[in-house]
Amino acid sequence: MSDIRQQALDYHEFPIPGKTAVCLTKPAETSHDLALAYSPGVAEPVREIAANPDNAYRYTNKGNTVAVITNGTAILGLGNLGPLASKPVMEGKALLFKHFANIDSTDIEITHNTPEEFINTVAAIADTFGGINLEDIKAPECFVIERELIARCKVPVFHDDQHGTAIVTAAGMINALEIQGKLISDATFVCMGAGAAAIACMTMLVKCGANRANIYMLDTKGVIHSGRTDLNEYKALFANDTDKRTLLDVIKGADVFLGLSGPDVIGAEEVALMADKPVIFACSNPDPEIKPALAHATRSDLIMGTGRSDYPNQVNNVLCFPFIFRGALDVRASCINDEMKIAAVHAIAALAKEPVPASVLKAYPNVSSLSFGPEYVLPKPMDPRLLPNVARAVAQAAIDSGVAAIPTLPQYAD
Ligand SMILES: NC(=O)C1=CN([C@@H]2O[C@H](COP(=O)(O)OP(=O)(O)OC[C@H]3O[C@@H](n4cnc5c(N)ncnc54)[C@H](OP(=O)(O)O)[C@@H]3O)[C@@H](O)[C@H]2O)C=CC1
Ligand SMILES: CC(=O)C(=O)O
Ligand SMILES: [Mg+2]
Repeated sequence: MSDIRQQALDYHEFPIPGKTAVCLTKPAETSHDLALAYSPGVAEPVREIAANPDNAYRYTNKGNTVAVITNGTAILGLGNLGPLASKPVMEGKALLFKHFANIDSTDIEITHNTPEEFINTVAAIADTFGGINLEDIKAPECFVIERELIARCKVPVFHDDQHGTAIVTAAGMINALEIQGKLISDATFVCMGAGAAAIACMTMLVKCGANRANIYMLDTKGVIHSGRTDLNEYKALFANDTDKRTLLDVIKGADVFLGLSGPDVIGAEEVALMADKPVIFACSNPDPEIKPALAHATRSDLIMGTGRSDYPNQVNNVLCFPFIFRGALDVRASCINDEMKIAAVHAIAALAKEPVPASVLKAYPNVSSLSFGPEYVLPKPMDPRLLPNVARAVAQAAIDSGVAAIPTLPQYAD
């Protein structure tokens, strides 16, 4: 077993299995404490909530709780390994919610037969929580699941693999293209993968100025083009009117390779064919579409990012989901709309241009300095400014776009 494999297994097993637990926020030492926490005292908030459901935010943990919900059909880039196998990833998301944004989170792994069963299950429990974070649900089912749940739930529903990934990718791409001296409107994109993350990322990049005609998306059958008859409605949105069919065809002269597919799908031969000063975000987890060492050995003018914590430029939705939910919960937003997502893109991108605090460098013992440039296009997840900067921008966007029940910004400690 490799060192990291055994370390990871030990980390998850000891001293107690798993990564999260429940803690109490009120005393439960005396009979008086119990008379308040349980019978008879608990009847009072029950009556208040029955009279006005908004009182759940006042008397329960609802307002600071997000459910991380999956069916395990697209666990990272590992594929459909089922609900139970996805639990370590979902507990991991809960750890990140708590550590980075002090949001209490519970993971829920659902076994189901049809999308309707999944939707009905989540809709039936959604009111327990302040928000629903859908995770690792494969395309195309994820699109209808999210759409239906947004329509049926009173709390924000957000498919992290779509929108969290899209927000972080767009922030990193805007910065990387700026460093490479390229305009997003002129850049040619090759997107490997046409699932949840890929469709959402390219949709967001179009909203940020990318030209749809300059996008080549590929799935396991090759280039998505207008002559294909096997495309679902989501892939069809990116069907390019082209006679190019393979990665080799489309990578020639491309400015960007965005990988949201699986491991080792692009090699040195293709990287060498890209335009001068290319950007490669190989975001598949845990194994990227190309190893950074191979890409860097092929050419020296590229900007390279991966989804992982152990390379420069971590393009990963961890930079978004804790903070976008923080902002949404703080103003009790009814949804997470486009205005809030775009605000998050710009807040994350802007932070990469600020000097980096010493506390961030301390978390990366092998890195001596960090400043805006090819090896630092995005802030690090440990950056304590992500919380105030992103949450504030998101909360303000929620207020401005009329979806916030609380119309005032909270005080965020800078
Ligand atoms: N860094 C980050 O923050 C994130 C990274 N990701 C990564 O993105 C990847 C996809 O996740 P997600 O969108 O949720 O999953 P989906 O199951 O929704 O989509 C997977 C897509 O990848 C395509 N694909 C898989 N293998 C290959 C291959 N060898 N060549 C070409 N296309 C391939 C599939 O093609 P087809 O349609 O033909 O089946 C499908 O379109 C995963 O590796 C995941 O780790 C996802 C979210 C966040
Ligand atoms: C990071 C993440 O959510 C994924 O790879 O699925
Ligand atoms: Mg995921």
